[in-house]
Amino acid sequence: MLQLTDLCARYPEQELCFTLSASAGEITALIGPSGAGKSTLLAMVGGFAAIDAGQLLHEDQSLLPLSPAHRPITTLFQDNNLFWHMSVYQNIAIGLSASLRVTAEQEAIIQQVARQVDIADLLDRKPSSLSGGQQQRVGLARCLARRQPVLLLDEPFSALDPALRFELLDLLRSQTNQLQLTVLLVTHHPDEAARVADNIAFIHNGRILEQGTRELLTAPQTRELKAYLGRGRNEG
Ligand SMILES: Nc1ncnc2c1ncn2[C@@H]1O[C@H](COP(=O)(O)OP(=O)(O)OP(=O)(O)O)[C@@H](O)[C@H]1O
Repeated sequence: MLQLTDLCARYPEQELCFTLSASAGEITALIGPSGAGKSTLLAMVGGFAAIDAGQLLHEDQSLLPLSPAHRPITTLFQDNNLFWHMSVYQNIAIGLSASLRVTAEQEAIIQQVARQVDIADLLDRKPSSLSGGQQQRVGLARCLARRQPVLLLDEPFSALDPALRFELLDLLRSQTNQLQLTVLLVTHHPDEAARVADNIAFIHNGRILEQGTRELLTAPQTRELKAYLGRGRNEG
């Protein structure tokens, strides 16, 4: 279980504070308007944003004293951080070993993950020769190979067309179940949340204003979520 309790970051313009629980095997989608604080929430969990107050626990251990590299977390961004001069294989291996020297066990993990995300026949290629969807598969493979229990995703598939987005989301869903990952997924697309999320948190002005199951999208309670979803006053 990943637990944020009044986890706050104070900036001159805005204070952001979040209380949220996420379980293994679950995808929690973070939705909300631009500037609401979705990416900052991920940065606070990942250790890339200073924390001013509150608690952050994973399996009852505080993550706050740990540097990003020592947290049980891996992050995938929209621009996947692939190295263009390296092969796909090396791009996955670098998630496990900065020197690219991998153990036999790590080698087996790389091969297994490559099969799972369907890039086993691309391992010798350079990312520049791959499609956007294939590149995001490589980024996801690198994250999965690290075998960290918490996966943070910041709009990872937004640049892809809808069919590809859904294909990769379905892959994320199956890997989340199989590896019992705890996933926080930032998305600008409520339809992505509707497709894969177990829980949805609607973030507004640095706070979680509503959270719940996918029903949140069909029966929004607050004026702000209704406005975000484009529901007119007469549509409920
Ligand atoms: N390093 C920082 N310095 C100052 N303010 C910051 C910093 N990081 C975040 N903020 C504040 O947090 C707010 C939320 O930003 P954030 O990028 O998390 O929003 P977002 O919901 O991810 O937006 P978008 O959907 O556009 O990516 C910003 O508007 C800003 O006020």
